[in-house]
Amino acid sequence: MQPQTQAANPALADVKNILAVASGKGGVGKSTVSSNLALALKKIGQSVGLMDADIYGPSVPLMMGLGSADPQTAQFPLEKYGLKLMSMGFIPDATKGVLLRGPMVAKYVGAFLTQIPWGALDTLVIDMPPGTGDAQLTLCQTANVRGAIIVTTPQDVSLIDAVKALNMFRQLKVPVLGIIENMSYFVGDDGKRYEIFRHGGGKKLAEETGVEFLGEVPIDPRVAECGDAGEPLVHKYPDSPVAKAYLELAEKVLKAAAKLSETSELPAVQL
Ligand SMILES: Nc1ncnc2c1ncn2[C@@H]1O[C@H](COP(=O)(O)OP(=O)(O)OP(=O)(O)O)[C@@H](O)[C@H]1O
Repeated sequence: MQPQTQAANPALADVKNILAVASGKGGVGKSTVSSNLALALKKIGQSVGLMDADIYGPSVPLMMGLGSADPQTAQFPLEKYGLKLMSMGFIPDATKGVLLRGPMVAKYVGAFLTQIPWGALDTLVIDMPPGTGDAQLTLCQTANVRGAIIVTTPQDVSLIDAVKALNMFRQLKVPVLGIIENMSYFVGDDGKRYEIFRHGGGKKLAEETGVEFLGEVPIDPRVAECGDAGEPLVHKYPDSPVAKAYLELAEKVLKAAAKLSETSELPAVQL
């Protein structure tokens, strides 16, 4: 299958930038980063959509405080906090107790990209499923992804999988805009910085792989609290240090996207 141009796909014809947020490893905060980054981009003036491509384990409905919608009456994409949103979790009973084969997952991802009227958007953030498989391939073949953002935590176990994700995008000729290190450190009540999961892994990985280090997001219990309560931290606590970190990330991501780094030309890396 040849990659479609956005113009050839009416659903994405007016979407300027598609950014894929990926991790390789599950549980590093990819969906949290996708949601808060989308809100931070909105805060700095962009019109933004967020597509949850995690068909098996959609997180966006919980994080955005939305349940399933009646497909007969609902207008997809749904809207909340000024974002356009689509997720498998909005479709009633779609994944409950169902074993989905790879081609079905790819079919849903393809449908989200070609049948959901996204309208005019500056940026569509795609929360990629963990791993490197069918869904990721379909996504990069169906949409012109402007760039990928890799989320990692500082530990080796996460960094190794981040390299796999990075290599996958390079093989698919999708430029990697940069690496975000999530859960980098924790600031205690004593004001001291505690590096719970080691120090500087994301930055070192960025240096070794020749991609930009976009920044770090600290651990803050309110991140998880807000995610579970359906109101992401950037919306609920806009003046918090974590929200400020996301605003800086959003600016950097836009600059990197505008610069269109040449990283897709680099060879795959071995670590
Ligand atoms: N910076 C942070 N500080 C505190 N908690 C965080 C932070 N980032 C993420 N979390 C929490 O970590 C958990 C995992 O995050 P999330 O679901 O976003 O990960 P994920 O990589 O998308 O996982 P999966 O791929 O399995 O869906 C969530 O409970 C989330 O609230």
